Amino acid sequence: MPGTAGAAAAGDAQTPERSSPCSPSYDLTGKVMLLGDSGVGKTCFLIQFKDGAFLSGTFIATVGIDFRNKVVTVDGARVKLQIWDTAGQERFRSVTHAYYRDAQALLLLYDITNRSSFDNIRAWLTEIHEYAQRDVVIMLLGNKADVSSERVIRSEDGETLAREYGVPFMETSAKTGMNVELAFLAIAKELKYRSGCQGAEPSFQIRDYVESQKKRPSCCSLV
Ligand SMILES: Nc1nc2c(ncn2[C@@H]2O[C@H](COP(=O)(O)OP(=O)(O)OP(=O)(O)O)[C@@H](O)[C@H]2O)c(=O)[nH]1
Repeated sequence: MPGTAGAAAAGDAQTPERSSPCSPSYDLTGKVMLLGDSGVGKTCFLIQFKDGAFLSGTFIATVGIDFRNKVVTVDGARVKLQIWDTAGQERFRSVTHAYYRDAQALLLLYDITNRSSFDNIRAWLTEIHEYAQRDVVIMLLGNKADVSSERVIRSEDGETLAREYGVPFMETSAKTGMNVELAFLAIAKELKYRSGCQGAEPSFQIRDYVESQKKRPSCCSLV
């Protein structure tokens, strides 16, 4: 989905708000950024979450940055996620760096069929540590898990890298929707826990939550 360099483009036709925990119209708002190499599926991941649809066909690289809002309900609280879809192409990095510091959570994607997108994750994490808030929530996602015939990165390799950096990990598919909702719900739960808003679980651990939900049969709804 093409956006506009340095500006909030299509989005929801409104100016994104600064995050303010426990605001009146929502119990909580949080800013989430999608990061990763060009072509790993960030835009498709966001569209799948927002609209339940998959954009197939010609790949149109994002220009600059774009955003969408979606409200999710976790543990009885409405959490408004303001989700920023960044351009993976190198030439837009200086634009996207400016947005890192306001993000509460980062979803960092690689493509399980593309080795360089996985190899570049360390460089992405270095950038994150340079530009983002120190306590930003990070989740590593191995996308395009539906294309098993072209897999070049084993799931264990993703697990190992995530463990090294102490971040939750799962494989996802923006095409089938596998684990897409789970990724955002886990982030929403973590943001709620951190906000101290009423009703948050007293000792929520995002890595434990992701591991427990990954093991659940796909028939059963997320909790
Ligand atoms: N099979 C499959 N294809 C996917 C998946 N996610 C994305 N794609 C395809 O991968 C290509 C790139 O997807 P995008 O979502 O545009 O990638 P991006 O990361 O936003 O790319 P940039 O905007 O350049 O940063 C498109 O042709 C998509 O149809 C997935 O989970 N499975």
